[in-house]
Amino acid sequence: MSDDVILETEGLQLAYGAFMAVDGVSLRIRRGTIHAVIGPNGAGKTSTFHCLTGERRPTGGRVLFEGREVTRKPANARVGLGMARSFQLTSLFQNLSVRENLRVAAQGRDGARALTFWRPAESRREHLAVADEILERLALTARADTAAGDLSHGQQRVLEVGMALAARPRLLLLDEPTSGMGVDDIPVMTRLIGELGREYTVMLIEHNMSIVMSISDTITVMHQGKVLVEGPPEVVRADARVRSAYLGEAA
Ligand SMILES: Nc1ncnc2c1ncn2[C@@H]1O[C@H](COP(=O)(O)OP(=O)(O)OP(=O)(O)O)[C@@H](O)[C@H]1O
Repeated sequence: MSDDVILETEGLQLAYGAFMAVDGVSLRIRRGTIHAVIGPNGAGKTSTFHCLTGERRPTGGRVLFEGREVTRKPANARVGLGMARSFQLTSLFQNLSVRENLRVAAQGRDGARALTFWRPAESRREHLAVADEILERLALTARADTAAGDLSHGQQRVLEVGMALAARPRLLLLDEPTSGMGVDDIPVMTRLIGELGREYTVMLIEHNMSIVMSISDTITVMHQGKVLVEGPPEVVRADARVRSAYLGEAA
């Protein structure tokens, strides 16, 4: 695999019983790009995503991160290697401040080492420094001492992304980052993902087509468990097969 490719899947498969939700998907995500996976309902996007994060074990094929096979590695081991996914809303500590949420996430990155570390005060300072850096990145510094549960829904979604950044990943995996967001919050998240794309490699699943078209370098369109089309936004937008896959869904 060339250095240019940070994540690769080869013939990825995920079967639920006899049903193939992911049916031989080969992806190549280039370093330093924003790569979106889209497709009509039931196309297999979430199933693919879960095979990348380690939440599901593929029933066939391989997943390679920076050339290293991670197909059977559990989710936490993948985070340790540098691939982090955004947290789910339910994983935020609602009663803890925004800064504390990020500090705990930064501490989690150190894993068991954080618990046995012989310089607890120093490591706590390091984790707080990471938290403060991310707060700035997210434009949430003014809300640092607010309980996470008191943030607006949109800000909570932004914090979820921040929790993944606390793991200091090289690849950021985002599962529908704008789902459930109000129209006012969507531009904030879109801008954030666009900016993160300059520092990290971002792979996302996203339903909102205007976001996908505006920020992605590469788009993979899935349909019925397979890759239907892949390319830059203008190519995908113009492809008749993509239109008919979505129209089929509408029908
Ligand atoms: N745990 C499961 N058991 C059986 N079938 C499942 C399971 N999870 C998903 N499926 C099926 O696998 C197919 C792909 O689902 P998946 O959630 O990956 O699609 P998706 O592209 O993410 O869809 P959506 O856009 O609706 O979220 C669907 O037909 C779905 O019903």
